[in-house]
Amino acid sequence: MANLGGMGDVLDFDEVTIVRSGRKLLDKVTWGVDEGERWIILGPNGAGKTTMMQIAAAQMHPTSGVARVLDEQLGKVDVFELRPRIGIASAALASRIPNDERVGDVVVTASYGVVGRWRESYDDLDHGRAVELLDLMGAAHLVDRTFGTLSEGERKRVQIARALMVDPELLILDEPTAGMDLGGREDLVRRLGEIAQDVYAPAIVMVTHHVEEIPPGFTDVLMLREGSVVVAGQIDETLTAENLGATFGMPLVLDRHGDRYAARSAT
Ligand SMILES: Nc1ncnc2c1ncn2[C@@H]1O[C@H](COP(=O)(O)OP(=O)(O)OP(=O)(O)O)[C@@H](O)[C@H]1O
Repeated sequence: MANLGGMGDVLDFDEVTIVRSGRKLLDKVTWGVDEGERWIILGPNGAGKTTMMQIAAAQMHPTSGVARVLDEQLGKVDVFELRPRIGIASAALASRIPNDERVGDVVVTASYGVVGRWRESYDDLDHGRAVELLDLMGAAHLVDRTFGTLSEGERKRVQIARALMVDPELLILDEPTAGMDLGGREDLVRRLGEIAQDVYAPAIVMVTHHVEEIPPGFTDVLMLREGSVVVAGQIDETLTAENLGATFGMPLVLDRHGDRYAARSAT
């Protein structure tokens, strides 16, 4: 059920802790995402970013604390009903796509898990939509290729088209620009910026290591270090050299050029 006139919380983490092999991968993470927000998750290798996204995608339950996803509490909801409402692009999911699958089918099959859709003309409509989404990501020319023949950057674009195929209420992008050359990265950052600035787009959470990859139109940032939130809030106030330095454990200089950022060591 859509939440009409309610709080509209997309994600609501209350002291979420994940313990594996006696280690706290996440330690009392408290965080909220509302409709219309576009979040960046920044943090060094091993900080727990992907673990956070697995909870947000209803793929993992907290060891302790409460996680609500699209107004449903994990542990009390059928995750098989919840997952189709979430679009996710991640390296873990990409590795499960068969190499010999046609790109158009990679995108279209995302919708097969969605129940309750109008079945008539289902195939034609969905194939048309898949091509539109590939075009939105600059990958329409790849529609008849097999996934295994694509470059790293091309695979990322196809995965994002696939994540959008279910018309999700939450879009999760885990390092979407990793492995891309400069031109490819800039093109994808621009396209993600266009999605971020579309008022009809879902709430978005994007994980990255680099402030250079923050697309225009993103509203908020959460910085994570060793499983704990360093700081979270609106980008304009929160994305500072000081907060970045505390997150990455070194003095940093942060430059802003319009709606793009760049960081480097201060020493
Ligand atoms: N099942 C597990 N048992 C023990 N440790 C684990 C397990 N799964 C993940 N980890 C560890 O948890 C930490 C957080 O992992 P996670 O993948 O969430 O980090 P990340 O911030 O996404 O890192 P990266 O930027 O390198 O992708 C890492 O140190 C990882 O080795």
